Amino acid sequence: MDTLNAAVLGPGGVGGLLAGLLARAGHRVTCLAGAKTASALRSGGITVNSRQFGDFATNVTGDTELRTPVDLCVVAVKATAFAAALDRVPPAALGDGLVVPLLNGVDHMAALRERYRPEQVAAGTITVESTRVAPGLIEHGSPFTKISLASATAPRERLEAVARALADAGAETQVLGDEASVLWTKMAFLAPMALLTTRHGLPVGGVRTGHRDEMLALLAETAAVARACGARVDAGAVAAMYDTFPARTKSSMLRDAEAGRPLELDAIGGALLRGARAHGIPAPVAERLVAEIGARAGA
Ligand SMILES: NC(=O)C1=CN([C@@H]2O[C@H](COP(=O)(O)OP(=O)(O)OC[C@H]3O[C@@H](n4cnc5c(N)ncnc54)[C@H](OP(=O)(O)O)[C@@H]3O)[C@@H](O)[C@H]2O)C=CC1
Ligand SMILES: CC(C)(CO)C(=O)C(=O)O
Repeated sequence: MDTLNAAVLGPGGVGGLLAGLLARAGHRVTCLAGAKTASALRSGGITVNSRQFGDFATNVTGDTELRTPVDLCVVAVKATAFAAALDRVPPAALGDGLVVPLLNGVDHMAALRERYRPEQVAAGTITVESTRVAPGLIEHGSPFTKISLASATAPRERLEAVARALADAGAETQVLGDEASVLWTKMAFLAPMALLTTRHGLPVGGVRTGHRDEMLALLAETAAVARACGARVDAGAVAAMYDTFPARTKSSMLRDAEAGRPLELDAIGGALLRGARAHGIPAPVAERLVAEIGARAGA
């Protein structure tokens, strides 16, 4: 396996875990973040405490901006910071690097293809629970790390090379043929988990036992929207996925709500409702939850 020159924009729960895994596997990793985080990573590297991989520490480079071309640029900022964060990756500095966003939601794809050449942009999703405790300190709580990649515009062999590197580093990675399916399959189970855990202030275990009827009704809506948007999902399979998460798993939206940070409500719930409206699919449970969470968050 060739050594990759990789950048990770947003070395938080997701980005920090991947930066740590790639660096541990011998790849050169530059983490792009604000000045304080970049400096902490330059001096202290990344420490990962992981239920799946054990505990390990790695050295990475930290910077506030990409300055030289890379093979791969993982984008792992929150949707709420996405537009500002992209300033740290000027198209000219990126060179021919493949851009792989792992944000939840779907709307970021168009923005990436406007800023970078479409043939260097892929869609990606990650299923994992990982939290940034402090700059460079990552708590990885799920016993799995699963990535799916697809691209309507980038050559498949580039995605396969990146998938091999990620898989060798420890993240189970698959390349699929259909970008809409990758993004909307994740949306089908993520949106209910994010909306229900945040609305009820409960981890996934509390939602799947205490709010099961509401969960199943919402899953039926999101699966219908996801299917209309191009994913091949069924609500029963998505419900079964919920049981694979440890009961104490919190969605990243719930963690943001608990910490008083801005929510990815528009990128997740908003995108879901836009998809429902575009295809004429009723989504009353999703409508209500988005409104209730928005009212609480003052959105
Ligand atoms: N956490 C999880 O388990 C999962 C998250 N996701 C999705 O992944 C994406 C990332 O989430 P997550 O890792 O939880 O987010 P975090 O909040 O943990 O990390 C975000 C990172 O982005 C950095 N950042 C913020 N603003 C900027 C900026 N302007 N320029 C550069 N870096 C910036 C932060 O740096 P700083 O240290 O400076 O604040 C932080 O390191 C989201 O879309 C989320 O929905 C998907 C699956 C699971
Ligand atoms: C639900 C989960 C943990 C699954 O990956 C997620 O994507 C998130 O909370 O952002």
